[in-house]
Amino acid sequence: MEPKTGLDRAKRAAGVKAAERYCTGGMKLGLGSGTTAHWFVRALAERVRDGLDVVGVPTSTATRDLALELGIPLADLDAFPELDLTVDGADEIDRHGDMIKGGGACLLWEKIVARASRRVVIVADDAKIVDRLGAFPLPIEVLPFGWLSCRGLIHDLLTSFGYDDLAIERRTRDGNPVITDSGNYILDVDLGGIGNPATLAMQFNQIPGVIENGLFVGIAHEVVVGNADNTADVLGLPLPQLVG
Ligand SMILES: O=C[C@H](O)[C@H](O)[C@H](O)COP(=O)(O)O
Repeated sequence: MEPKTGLDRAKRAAGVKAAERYCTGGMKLGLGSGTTAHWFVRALAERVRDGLDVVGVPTSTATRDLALELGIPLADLDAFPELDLTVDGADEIDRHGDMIKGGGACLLWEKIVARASRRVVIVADDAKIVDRLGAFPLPIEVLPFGWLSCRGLIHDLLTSFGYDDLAIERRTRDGNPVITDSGNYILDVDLGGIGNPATLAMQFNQIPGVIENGLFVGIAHEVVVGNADNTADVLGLPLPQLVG
């Protein structure tokens, strides 16, 4: 598969760089989800075909299917509860490495796999890097049972923090609720800007019915930013100001 646009080339460059730089024989690897992480999975598969001996733990059924098709050996997280490394994408990442994830509804498995990993590398194009999180609507995964009550409690929490937006249930083009890999719904919350991601993340998860939220705080260790000219830059945290 070849990238079609400059943005695709940037995403591929990030994925290729991460596969080349971080993956070594014997590793247990968390395989992220989304278009950028899938370029990493394709690049990793090439290295596996060349003899690299790794085992992948996918963060979504979509990534599992792609990795299976490409011949990457897979395992459940329960077979390897501690992983060496996870490479994943992000919807937004700030200079501290805090992120919004879940644009593809994969946040729950992604957060579990990332937390099980000794190192987390994020692959992204530079449009994902922001000064302040929150322009991208924050995905929250909720249990279908009583989800309207849960949405009301989310609204109350947001109001108490000075936000006034109601969470919107994510739907497919057919108008049906989006169902996650764990059988839950996604609510997208348009916050505009998030002042204290760590506090908000903890508060969301106190609400009955909230399974997980898309704020990933203190999880990333490094960021690989791809460019349209097929190069990629490896950036430690905090990210340099010039990127923001
Ligand atoms: O649920 C999806 C994941 O969090 C993705 O990693 C995130 O949405 C970024 O995806 P993409 O690389 O396609 O922008």
